[in-house]
Amino acid sequence: MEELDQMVMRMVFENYGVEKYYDSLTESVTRTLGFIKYKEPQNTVSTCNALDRHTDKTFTTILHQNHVKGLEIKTKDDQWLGFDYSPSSFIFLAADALQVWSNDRIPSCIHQVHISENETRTRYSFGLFTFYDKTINVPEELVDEEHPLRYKPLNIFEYLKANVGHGGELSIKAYCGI
Ligand SMILES: O=C(O)CCC(=O)C(=O)O
Ligand SMILES: [Fe+2]
Repeated sequence: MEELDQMVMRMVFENYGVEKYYDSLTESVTRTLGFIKYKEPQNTVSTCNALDRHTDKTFTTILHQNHVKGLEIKTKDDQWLGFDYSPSSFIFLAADALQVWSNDRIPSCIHQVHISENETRTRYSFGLFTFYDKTINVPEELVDEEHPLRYKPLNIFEYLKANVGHGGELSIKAYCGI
């Protein structure tokens, strides 16, 4: 999963012609692995929002799960799109710090977990959450007339700390948007 993250991020940096910044930004990285067990399904509720809509406060997130689907992604036209994992697939999510780095070119993915009323099995999922330790600055190449600078430099751990005081509801725009 780590290699997948590195490969995708290298492609993103190359795509924007700023690969020269890749090594210095990513040289110090914190990755956490999460194994998530959802509540046992209860027949008393018709449908259950198992994880409320949110964006991840990481740079990127890679998720994997099998057996019990439920992940939904919000599209640009405000539709919720169910994501049906195959047991061998992973989903790569752009998160808040990547939105900052890209100066809003890559929006942080809004997602939630919604488990079907007919589901009787317990849902488990597995995630790789990636944070870069260095302060994240928008590359100057990604700032132009059409895309004026939209964020102040971001230290992702300070953002996480600030969120603790806001019950996790502090958005990246509110935290470091210009
Ligand atoms: O379980 C999932 O598929 C999503 C988990 C998730 O969004 C998260 O841990 O931030
Ligand atoms: Fe998430």
